Amino acid sequence: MRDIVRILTAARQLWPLYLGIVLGAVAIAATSLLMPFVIAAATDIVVSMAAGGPGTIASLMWLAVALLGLSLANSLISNITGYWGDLMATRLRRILSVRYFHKLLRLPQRYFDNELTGTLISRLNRSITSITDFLQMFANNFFPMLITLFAVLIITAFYSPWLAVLLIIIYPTFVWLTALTSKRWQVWEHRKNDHYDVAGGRFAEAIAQMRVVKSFVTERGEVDRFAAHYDDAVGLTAQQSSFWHRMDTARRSVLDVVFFAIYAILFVQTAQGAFSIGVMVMLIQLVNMARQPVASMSYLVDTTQRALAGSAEYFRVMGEVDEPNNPLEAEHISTVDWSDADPVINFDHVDFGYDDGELVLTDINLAIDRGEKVAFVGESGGGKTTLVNLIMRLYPATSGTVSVHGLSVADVPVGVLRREIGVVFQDASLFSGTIRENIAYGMGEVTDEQLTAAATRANAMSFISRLSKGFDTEIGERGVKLSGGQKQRISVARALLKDAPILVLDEATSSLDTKAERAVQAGLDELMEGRTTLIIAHRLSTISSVDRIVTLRDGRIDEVGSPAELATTGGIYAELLSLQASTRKADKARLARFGIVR
Ligand SMILES: Nc1ncnc2c1ncn2[C@@H]1O[C@H](COP(=O)(O)OP(=O)(O)OP(=O)(O)O)[C@@H](O)[C@H]1O
Repeated sequence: MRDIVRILTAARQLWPLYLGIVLGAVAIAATSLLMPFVIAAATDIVVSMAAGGPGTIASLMWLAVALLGLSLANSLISNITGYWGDLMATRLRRILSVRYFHKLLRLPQRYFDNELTGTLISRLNRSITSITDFLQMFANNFFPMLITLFAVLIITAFYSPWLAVLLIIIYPTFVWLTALTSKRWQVWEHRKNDHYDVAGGRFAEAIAQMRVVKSFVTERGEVDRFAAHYDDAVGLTAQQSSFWHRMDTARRSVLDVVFFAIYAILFVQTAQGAFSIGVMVMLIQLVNMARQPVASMSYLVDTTQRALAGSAEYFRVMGEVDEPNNPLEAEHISTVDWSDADPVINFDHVDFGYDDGELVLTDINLAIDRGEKVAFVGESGGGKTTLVNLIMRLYPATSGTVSVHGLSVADVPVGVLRREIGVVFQDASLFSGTIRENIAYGMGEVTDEQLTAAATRANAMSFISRLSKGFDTEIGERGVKLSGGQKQRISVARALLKDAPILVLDEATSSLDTKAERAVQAGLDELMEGRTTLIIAHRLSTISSVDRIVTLRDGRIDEVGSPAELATTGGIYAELLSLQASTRKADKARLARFGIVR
């Protein structure tokens, strides 16, 4: 329950709605409670008139009008409160969803390595839906019922303390019995949710990689795997629900016995003259009003349990540790005291391993000066990408220091650091939307002149100008409507517009044919002009003109030198050069191990 209170306090700006709903609930309860009194008065008049006693039709009509007035007021207030309840729930949904997204954007890359996108989405939806459903139910039904119940107890106690005692005993007993069953219910619920999360995660992955699914003809496997999770959830639900409903039948039977005693007391005491018929009718109505919440208790407990499970999940994500100095937290810091001196990038005795596991990089020492173009060559999985990840501080070094412009990357807000670095990823990594939006991604307002200039320099203008909608062409999810080379040129234009002094190229041309490669390479040459550039090499031809090549072996720097120097040392680069011309299968395989294409 603490988590629900935390959620309500977290969304404390909604207090006018909370207050309105509480006041509405009091008014709904008051109008409901007055009705049995009016009916009691009318019953007594009718009974009296039937026996030839005092009473007039006019007074009965006035009581009927009073009932009409109370009903109309009740409907009106219920609907106004219902409207506030809906408003509260959607505004709460907005607050919780935005905070969740805000939180995810603040988390380190590490977190996302261990979670599936679909799982994150499924968890967000479930936890927030369960919380808002609960509060909506609480506002619209449960809260007015709670107030009614409380008033019924007081009124009943006034007429018959025994009835009130019985009513008072029922509720805590019922809630206690329900809570006992709820523990086991929760265990099943968590197991079910795990299945939904895994299924949701895979669902999103399969949809995002539909081409792979289609090309490997794995549709049947994917749908079967998806269905299997839902089958498991159905199996778990069968056990969970059967247990719950067996317990509920037992609980309700106990309740029926208690209500049997209540009705018996009422009938007998009325017959013995303790109450008038009117009061008996009133008390029956009040007792029935008190019974209603118990009847819907299963639903209430069910919704509450889901909300508790949902809010626990929500706060588990909210409790994850943020990436230090992340852009959303350190937005106010837009610049730091960068040094103009060389080196621009420096690795000083850097070790790094993912997940506290084996070191991927060991004792890396490397200084890169302004304007230098440095290519990294090494076996696939040898740590080239990891090296540039450390510069962008996507991961913290295990030991040693990585510095950019003279400052340790650990001390610079990551947003400021990453603005200094332009990246062209191996897969172009575009978003759905227009070409314009993609080139201007992260740049705010961009004029057509700036767009055209960037696209022209990236060698992308030739194909953009042929499109009927030009920059406003929609490119589909991750740019599926463009060719590989076109996507790369858009991503080069995006990096050009960002105009960062340091550039990382996860050699983008590796998957392209020669013509497309040439088109992209022309853009890349423009992009590299005047920038300190790190190239994760996949083609020997493109790195023959760099200033230095760094080769990696077993997570350590093996050699550093100009292409001409390394061509003669007999090291990795020299070996790869010699293999390049070979047509032997073994040599081709060796090149592939280094991620080199020809
Ligand atoms: N996010 C991660 N979590 C755990 N291990 C990782 C992660 N990313 C990479 N690794 C591991 O770190 C090692 C280095 O990977 P890295 O991606 O840096 O290699 P690379 O040289 O860039 O390879 P390639 O040329 O094939 O892209 C590999 O053994 C890889 O399995």
